[in-house]
Amino acid sequence: MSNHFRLLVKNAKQVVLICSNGEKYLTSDGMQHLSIIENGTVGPANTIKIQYPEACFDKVIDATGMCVLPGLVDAHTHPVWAGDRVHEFAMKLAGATYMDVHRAGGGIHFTVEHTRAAEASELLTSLSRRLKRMLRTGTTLVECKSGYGLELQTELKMLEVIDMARHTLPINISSTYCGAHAVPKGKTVAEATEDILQVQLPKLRKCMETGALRVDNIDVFCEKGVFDLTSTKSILQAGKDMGLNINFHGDELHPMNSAQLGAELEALAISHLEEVTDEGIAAMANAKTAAVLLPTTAYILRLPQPRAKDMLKAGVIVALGSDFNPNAYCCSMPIVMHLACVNMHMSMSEALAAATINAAYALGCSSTHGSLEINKHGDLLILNTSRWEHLIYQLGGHQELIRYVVIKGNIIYENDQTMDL
Ligand SMILES: N=CN[C@@H](CCC(=O)O)C(=O)O
Ligand SMILES: [Zn+2]
Repeated sequence: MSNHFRLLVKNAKQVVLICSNGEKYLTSDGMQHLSIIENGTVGPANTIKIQYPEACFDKVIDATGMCVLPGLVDAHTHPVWAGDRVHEFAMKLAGATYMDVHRAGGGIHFTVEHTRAAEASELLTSLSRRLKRMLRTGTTLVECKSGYGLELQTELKMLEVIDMARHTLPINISSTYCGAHAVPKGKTVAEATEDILQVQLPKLRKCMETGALRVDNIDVFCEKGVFDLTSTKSILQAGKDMGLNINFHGDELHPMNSAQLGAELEALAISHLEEVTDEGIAAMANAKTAAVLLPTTAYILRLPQPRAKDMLKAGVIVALGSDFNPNAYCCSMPIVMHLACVNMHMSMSEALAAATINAAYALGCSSTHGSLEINKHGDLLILNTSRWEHLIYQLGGHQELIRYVVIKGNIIYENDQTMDL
């Protein structure tokens, strides 16, 4: 065994492992009792000293008085786009609903127009800035969707930009094709579905086969007035046949039986679920389909909150995402966890499990990410505070609390402005 390691973090007040038996996800009670080592060195300090007396490390962090956590996982974002929608925020504050804005040609359509017109280089610059911002808030693995092209050329441009970011930035990325994010102007649902099945997916398959593109998941916005259940099913099934994980938007504004459909298709995850039914919850628990809950959406759009407690009680694998997009401009998983606790009544332990191991499960990555366990990536956060709960409790306080962000044992972000107030 090699004696040379990248990083030693020693003397931490708390090391939050999340789990320690190779669990792929946590449910119900498991989310209440996270695995935590007090006074540790990613393993109790004395044990490590005895086990590795000769080891040498490129870098040693003395974490006295600090907490170590796995890097956060953001299971749902739309970070590639041009043209912000601050004007629509004002409309919504004045009473317009999400669908009012969408039907009036704004919302996703506004972003599609600007994203189609943007150069790939411009999209990469703004994406990189957003991903770096996420990193500074503790996210080390993030799902990134296409979906502001709605035609082959722009969807590919977005996926290529995501791939470029994957190769140039340290943050881990799970990439999602979301060509069915809206029905493009001038097309019917049937025409849009046909274009995806006959034009976009076959080209995507070729790009994936030649290694020109890596795509991990397929997504559809299954919603009244967007993609109905039948078209959603055919698109998701076609994606699954190409080897993509199913991970889609469902039951957000209307009960669509998306949860039941996802369970039937063995989807890895379904996002939103503000309008999920009891039958949908039971089907997801049974199929081990993760529920990716997005507290920022319900907060900004003043929607009913997703029924996190009912899902947890039923044994659903509950995960969290920021839903970063021009409608919900939030990059911060600590803020997302805070909203999940206050608005969705989750405990802090449940929120942290949902933003680590379960979010990693929703992306098919929980054997490498989402907990501090042997043989995982070594993505972690070090907080300048003696109890990990401060990351959730101090609303918007993560800038002051996160001292280091580490990916694969390399320090990616170091913040000497931290203070434990
Ligand atoms: N609901 C659909 N998609 C996004 C919003 C995208 C947008 O408005 O640009 C969501 O997850 O909230
Ligand atoms: Zn979304």
